[in-house]
Formats: sequence, structure tokens, C-alpha cells
Amino acid sequence: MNTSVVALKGVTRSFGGRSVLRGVDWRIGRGEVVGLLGRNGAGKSTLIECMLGLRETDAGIGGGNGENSITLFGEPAGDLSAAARARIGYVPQRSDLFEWLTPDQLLAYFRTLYPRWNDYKVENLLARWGFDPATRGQRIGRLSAGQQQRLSIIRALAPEPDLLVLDEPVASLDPVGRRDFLRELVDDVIERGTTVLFSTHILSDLERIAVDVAFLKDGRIALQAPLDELLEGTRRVSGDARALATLQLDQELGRVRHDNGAFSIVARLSAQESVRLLASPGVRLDPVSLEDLFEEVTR
Ligand SMILES: Nc1ncnc2c1ncn2[C@@H]1O[C@H](COP(=O)(O)OP(=O)(O)OP(=O)(O)O)[C@@H](O)[C@H]1O
Repeated sequence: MNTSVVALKGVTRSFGGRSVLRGVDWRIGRGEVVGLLGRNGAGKSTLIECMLGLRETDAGIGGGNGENSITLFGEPAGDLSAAARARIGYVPQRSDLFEWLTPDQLLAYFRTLYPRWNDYKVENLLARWGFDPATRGQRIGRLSAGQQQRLSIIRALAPEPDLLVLDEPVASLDPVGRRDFLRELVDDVIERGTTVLFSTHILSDLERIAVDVAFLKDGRIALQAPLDELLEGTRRVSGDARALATLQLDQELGRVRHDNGAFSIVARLSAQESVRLLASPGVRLDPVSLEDLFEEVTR
């Protein structure tokens, strides 16, 4: 059975009368790796922070009860046990490291707070990610944004969390750093069955790892599916304008009217629909990229 590590029901959050989350229903199962996508300001950070009980929802910390609820490992997010808390690793969008400490001091401090701490992993990552003795002894406030982000990731991975939540973890990383990070993430998932949720704007990274993608749009999870399945089953349908104008597809994701009056429709197609469309004169089916999908779903 695939038990939910994260479960949200009817989660809402407004700022000054403006609704950002509008009743988010969402489940993330054990061992799933989910990339959370959405345009700037869609509410990804708000959703992540509400989910972790770090920010109030309209119903309070942890989403309230009954109709509006958030649970992590089956416990209410607003009232998590210390044991459940220790199972969660979080890398926020903005560095929350104590800037006056050195990396070594910071890691030594956090080591005391967790029941589990993988020293081998920490040393290995520090060495691989460019933390030489001088860098390890320097004040964190003086490190570059990318070095701070790497340290934040190492700190989150060290206690071997069962749920890892990362808010744009690679935004400040160079391409090599991003690749190393993704490799580490994949290894962790394979070795330990870690459940991972991360938000990102770098779509090419998602295409390199087997993930589910979830799109946040208009305050709800508009679509979630395994990325390969989504790309495999989605097509841009174009061609004869009259034929397409009246075309009804079960899972239309977006429809664009071009300057010349022609249409193109992006839709998830069943096998029967594909066969039917391919047999229609003047209709073309083309594959779409994740970028196309992002544009259509979040339009
Ligand atoms: N404390 C706050 N007060 C008022 N509005 C806020 C506050 N925090 C967030 N918002 C608003 O909520 C919306 C969602 O913000 P959020 O940071 O969650 O988006 P995001 O999807 O993470 O964006 P990005 O991709 O740019 O990081 C934005 O319009 C933002 O201005």
C-alpha cells in the first residue's frame, strides 16, 4: 500500500483578501519524488511553508481540522511530535543558516539536534562540493550564495530525512552543482526510499530524473502525473482550423488561436483519441516539451 507521507485537504491561504491557496487537496506517497511547478507568485513557497506548519493557513497553523487539514506522516502538521519533526529535512528558498557560524560549527550544532546523523555523508559531500578546510572555517555570511545553498542541502541530507522538502534548491547552483545535487537526490531516493518534494523553475533538471510533476495554478494543484507518462501522452494537435474549432477532447490543457485563425490544442490523449485524430484529414499531432506543457497548464 502506498501510504501518504503528506496529505493536504482544503488548504486555503489569503493575504489581505487576496487568495493565494484556494483549497489545495494533495497527497504525496512514500518514496515519491515530486517537482512542484508554477509561475512566479503562484504560491509554491506559501504552499510548502503551510505544509510544514511554518506558516499559518487561513484555518491556522497546520491547516486546522476536518475539512481543512494537513498531516505529515499521519500527524497534524500543527502539532508534530519531535520524532516526526526529526524525519523531515527542509531547504528553504532563502538561506536560514546562522551566518555568524562557520560551516563546521553549524554542522556540529545541528548534529546534536537529531537522533540520526550521517557523518560519512557529510564529509563526503563537503569534500565533493568544494568545502576545503579554509571554507569550512570561514563565517557562513561570507560564503557565496551557491556555497550557502550547498551547505543548506548538506545540513538537510545529513539526518537522513524520510521527507525532504526543498524550495528552489538549485537556484544559486552552477550547472555542475545542479548535476551533483540531482545525483545525490536520486541516490538517496534509491537507497533510502526518501520522499522528496522540490520546487524549481529549471525544467531541464526534472527531465533528467524520474519524477512526478505537480502544477500549482490558481491556488490549486491543477495537474499531477509522472513526467514521462505526461510527455508520452500529451500532444499538440494542429491543422485544419474548422475541424479543430469544434473538437472536444477529454483532457485539453490549453488552446491557442494563431494570427492566421488556425488553432492548436495541447491535450492529454487516450490511445483511441490519438488514433481518431491521426485518421482525420489535415490534423497533425506533435510531441510537446515540458516547457510547452508548463506554458499551457499555467497559462
Ligand atoms: N507575507 C506576505 N504578505 C503578503 N503577500 C504575500 C506574503 N507572502 C507571500 N505573499 C504573496 O503570495 C503570492 C505567492 O507567493 P509565493 O512566494 O508563495 O510564490 P512562489 O510561487 O513561491 O513564487 P516564486 O516562483 O517567485 O518564488 C505572491 O503574490 C506574494 O506576493
